[in-house]
Amino acid sequence: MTYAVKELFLTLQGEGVQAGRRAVFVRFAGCNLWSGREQDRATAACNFCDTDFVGTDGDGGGKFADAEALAEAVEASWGAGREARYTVITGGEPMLQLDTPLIDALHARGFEIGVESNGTLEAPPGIDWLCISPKGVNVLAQKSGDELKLVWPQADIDLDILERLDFRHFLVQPMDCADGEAAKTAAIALAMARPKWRLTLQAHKALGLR
Ligand SMILES: C[S@@+](CC[C@H](N)C(=O)[O-])C[C@H]1O[C@@H](n2cnc3c(N)ncnc32)[C@H](O)[C@@H]1O
Ligand SMILES: Nc1nc2[nH]cc(C(=O)O)c2c(=O)[nH]1
Ligand code: SF4
Ligand SMILES: [Mg+2]
Repeated sequence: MTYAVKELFLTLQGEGVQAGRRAVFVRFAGCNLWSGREQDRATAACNFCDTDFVGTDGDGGGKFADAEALAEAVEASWGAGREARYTVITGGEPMLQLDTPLIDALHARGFEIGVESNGTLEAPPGIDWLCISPKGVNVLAQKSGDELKLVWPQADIDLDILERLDFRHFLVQPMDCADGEAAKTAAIALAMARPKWRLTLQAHKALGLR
């Protein structure tokens, strides 16, 4: 199939347990919880998104004819070395496009694959590091993974239910929003009240990375 990619870039993973790791980010276009248009934000199923995922016009973005073409672009962005190759597939919502041919093509080039998803769509097999980030009332179809990363504060979240899901790590990430200081305070309070949760910060934003 063809893949619509907003942008593709080399950076350090800024969030979660893999923070600090060199990674090629593939940001797929489109999301099932928001159109990406500001005029729809207030009524969207996810309304705090910090990302432009509309279209294919970003750096390194475009329409890729097949899995080989996209994996080739990921490899070109990484460069020659084969050590610790890592790619993070995000979006938008990556589960709308990520499929077995792409996973296989990336693995064939020696990449470990991380994925950032809202969890409303089931993940295909073969992902090496799966991060699920729940969004309010939207029902989770994917209830297991490596890390559950909760942006906080958020309405309509039941922490007791989330804590029973099958994840190795439970992370709380302050919401980047108008009152960011209040969000940090709330996230710290959650981690202090519930030791199962660890605070994670968006390091790339603090460091001026993409
Ligand atoms: C832009 S989303 C794309 C992947 C997927 N759609 C998702 O929501 O998980 C990437 C990550 O950024 C987080 N995120 C989005 N908006 C944020 C914000 N305003 N503050 C903090 N994290 C945010 C998401 O929860 C997710 O973990
Ligand atoms: N450096 C960096 N790390 C990230 N981790 C998750 C991101 C995302 O937007 O999915 C992201 C991002 O956009 N940049
Ligand atoms: S689900 Fe992810 S990509 Fe979609 S609007 Fe929410 S944060 Fe943004
Ligand atoms: Mg981001």
